[in-house]
Amino acid sequence: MSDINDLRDKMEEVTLEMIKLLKTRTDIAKKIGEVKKNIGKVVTDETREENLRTKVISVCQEIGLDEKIATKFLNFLLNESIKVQSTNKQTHLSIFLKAKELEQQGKKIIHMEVGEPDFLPPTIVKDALEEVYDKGFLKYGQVRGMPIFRETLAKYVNKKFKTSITQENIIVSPGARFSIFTAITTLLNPGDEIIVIEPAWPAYKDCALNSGIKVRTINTTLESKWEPSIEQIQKTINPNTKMIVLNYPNNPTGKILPEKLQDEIIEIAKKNNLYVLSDEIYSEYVKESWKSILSYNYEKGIVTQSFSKSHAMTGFRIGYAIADHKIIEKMSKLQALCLTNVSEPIQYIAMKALESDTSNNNKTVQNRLDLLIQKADELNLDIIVPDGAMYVFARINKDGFDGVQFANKTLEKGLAIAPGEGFGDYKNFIRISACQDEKTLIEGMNILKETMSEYQ
Ligand SMILES: O=C(O)C(=O)C[C@]1(C(=O)O)C=C[C@@H](O)C=C1
Repeated sequence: MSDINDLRDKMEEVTLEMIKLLKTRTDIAKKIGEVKKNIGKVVTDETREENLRTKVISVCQEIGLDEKIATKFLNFLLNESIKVQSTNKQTHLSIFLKAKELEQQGKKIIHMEVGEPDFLPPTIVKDALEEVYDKGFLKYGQVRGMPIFRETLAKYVNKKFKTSITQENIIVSPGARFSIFTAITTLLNPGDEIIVIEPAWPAYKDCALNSGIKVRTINTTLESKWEPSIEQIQKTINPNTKMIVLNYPNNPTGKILPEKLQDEIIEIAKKNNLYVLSDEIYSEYVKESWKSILSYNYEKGIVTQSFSKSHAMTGFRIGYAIADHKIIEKMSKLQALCLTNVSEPIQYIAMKALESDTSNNNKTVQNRLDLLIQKADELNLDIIVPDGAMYVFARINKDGFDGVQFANKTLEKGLAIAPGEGFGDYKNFIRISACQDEKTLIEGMNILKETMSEYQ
């Protein structure tokens, strides 16, 4: 008995020592965070992390500790640092919220920061809004979505992508974002790693961080046409890696990967038994060909879709995920916990929206992108011509340029744009969205030009 008490005393001592060390480490992280802010450095430093990881593994070998556990523990520590350093991050969303506040005060703002189509949902949606009451889709329902809606979605997807999915492969969610959240949170465990190719929509990282999952960032550049190299991906994978996120057509770059590269990435994922979370919400907005991850028929693939962009139904908050039924099962458990089910009337309306022809939306956005490309060229901005989506991700070649500062300056002049920093280590970039009519876009680009002239 006294043996166990002695051991427990020692255990307690070690635990409390570790807690004190955690406090010391977090305080240092805060200080490093301040320095980074002052010198304009982004929070995550992959090289530094790799350095630490190598040292941790080497110590494990010396002392005989399981490397996998030690690196998971390191991931926990790194995430704690990232959390304390990540306060006040300025993204397209924070600019959008500021813009909304200015509008409340009566200021006119041109919204080129957000990916919200200015056109209306299909007119069939209006009729559906009226008829849903009598149709009786008004009650609590199945967590994964109404069977009739999932059945319709399965048919829609099968026709579009030549797949053979059933309603068992679908979960309806309040926007694609929620499916991304449930997929990351239920399929991965704290300490696991997820690969995110940047520039990227910030929610992938934020969802992972929120669930104690370590994000491994792969940085791509305009010079490499926003393509990750196979070597970069292979170098990042270790026994803790569980998922890779793909998002093509990409937000913010509009990039679609060359088919061969995409095939190779899927091969690597299969070899390493990784989940592939493919956010395909811009699939309706493509210039030429594009290959869905569904076409690989990979049992660890999860595709997220939404009505926000395809049907201009942002305010309805409705999307869905397609995956193996076992994955859907896991996601639905968390969904049940969080929200019972997605509003039945909204599901009915979305189901009706599927009957409409929305191909004109793509033409509209592509024409606007052509205009933005031409304007970007006139202003000497560096861009890669987007293959799809609804944005131009542009580098502004001015001394001391800072996208956050710039976005705040244009906002004062009535133009909201998204700073590149929200999408990763891209301080000298901005994202310009093509979600306004051509006259408004020209007006916006004129404000951009005027603000640029204030720089050397
Ligand atoms: O060295 C840094 O730059 C830190 O912010 C510290 C730290 C860490 O916790 O060790 C945190 C995040 C970085 O990605 C790398 C390392």
